[in-house]
Amino acid sequence: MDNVFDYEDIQLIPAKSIVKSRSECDTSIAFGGHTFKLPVVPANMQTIIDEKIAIFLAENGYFYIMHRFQPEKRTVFIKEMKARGLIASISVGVKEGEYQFVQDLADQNLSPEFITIDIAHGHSNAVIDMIQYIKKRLPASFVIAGNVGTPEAVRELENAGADATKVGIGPGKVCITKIKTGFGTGGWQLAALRWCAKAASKPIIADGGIRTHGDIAKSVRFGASMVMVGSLFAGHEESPGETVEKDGKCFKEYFGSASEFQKGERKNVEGKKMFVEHKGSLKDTLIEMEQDLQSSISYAGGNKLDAIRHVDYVVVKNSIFNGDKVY
Ligand SMILES: NC(=O)C1=CN([C@@H]2O[C@H](COP(=O)(O)OP(=O)(O)OC[C@H]3O[C@@H](n4cnc5c(N)ncnc54)[C@H](OP(=O)(O)O)[C@@H]3O)[C@@H](O)[C@H]2O)C=CC1
Ligand SMILES: Nc1nc2c(ncn2[C@@H]2O[C@H](COP(=O)(O)O)[C@@H](O)[C@H]2O)c(=O)[nH]1
Repeated sequence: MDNVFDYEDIQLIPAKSIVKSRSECDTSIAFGGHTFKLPVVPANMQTIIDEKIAIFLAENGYFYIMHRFQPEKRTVFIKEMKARGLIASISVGVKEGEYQFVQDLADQNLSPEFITIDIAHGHSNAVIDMIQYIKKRLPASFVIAGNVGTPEAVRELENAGADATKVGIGPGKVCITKIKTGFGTGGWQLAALRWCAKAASKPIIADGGIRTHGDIAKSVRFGASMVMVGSLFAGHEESPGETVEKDGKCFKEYFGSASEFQKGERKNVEGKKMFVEHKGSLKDTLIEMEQDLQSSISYAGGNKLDAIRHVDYVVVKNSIFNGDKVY
């Protein structure tokens, strides 16, 4: 694998605009048999999404994936979403109890529209077995499997029956996998996405490393159908967790799903905790994201998201703006 690069190393090249206003540009995406307003999904992490946010997102046409860290609440959650006529989208792991959970859903004829298998190292027989188990018992559910970082992994999970794969090992803001293990796509996530997308025959979710709204457009350019975003969604009024005040400023916690704060113990820790400055309402961020993506589409010379997929780009190593802060 040569020519590696990451989000801050790439700039997309503008093409002649065909719209009179950016508001004409359509950011929607068809994914898993449904159409969503944005090709963006908040990370399935406990400090990013809860039931209330899931309902808000589903009611307003956004994709969501509920996390798996309160397993006992999942069946009630699915029932509640279905009772409201909303999409049910949950996560599972691969440990013993998860098989019984899937069987219980099948026994109750309770099929979530989306099931995400959420594991650090998704290129494994554990994930392949779970894909096959779900597909047999809940064939109507759209199965997302991850996380992976190679074309071989994408192909293997697709062949096992996954309907989409999630790419990104270690590029996350609260991720310490690279430091702790020496492995992953941290630092070259965008190149890894391109590598994987070329091998994929089904949709790909780019997961981790998104630091600006422009990175969403870059992910789409390099093959993502959907982009999973953690830190940019952390710290909102609606975000789960306490608001803490420090030196007159408000912050919210954002911790990794493999951190000791999530696990409750210091074993196989691959995540950390940080405090994110309070950002206002999630609704406003989603609107800004949509406007920025509309602008991206207009720079791509089109009026639909697909226009971005074909634009030229340049590699600008060590670019002036280096990624972490917009303001
Ligand atoms: N995207 C990313 O870069 C990463 C994301 N995470 C997130 O953290 C959460 C916890 O993940 P995870 O630890 O997988 O979940 P679990 O704790 O549920 O572990 C899943 C299973 O996979 C095994 N396992 C875990 N890591 C490996 C590995 N490297 N090789 C082989 N087997 C492994 C575990 O066994 P055992 O524990 O005994 O090894 C366990 O049986 C998830 O939400 C995940 O998405 C975590 C790290 C990286
Ligand atoms: N290596 C780890 N990765 C983690 C952990 N918890 C979550 N994640 C991944 O990060 C992304 C979000 O990335 P961001 O850059 O948008 O903040 C998330 O979707 C997971 O894939 C963890 O503890 N360790």
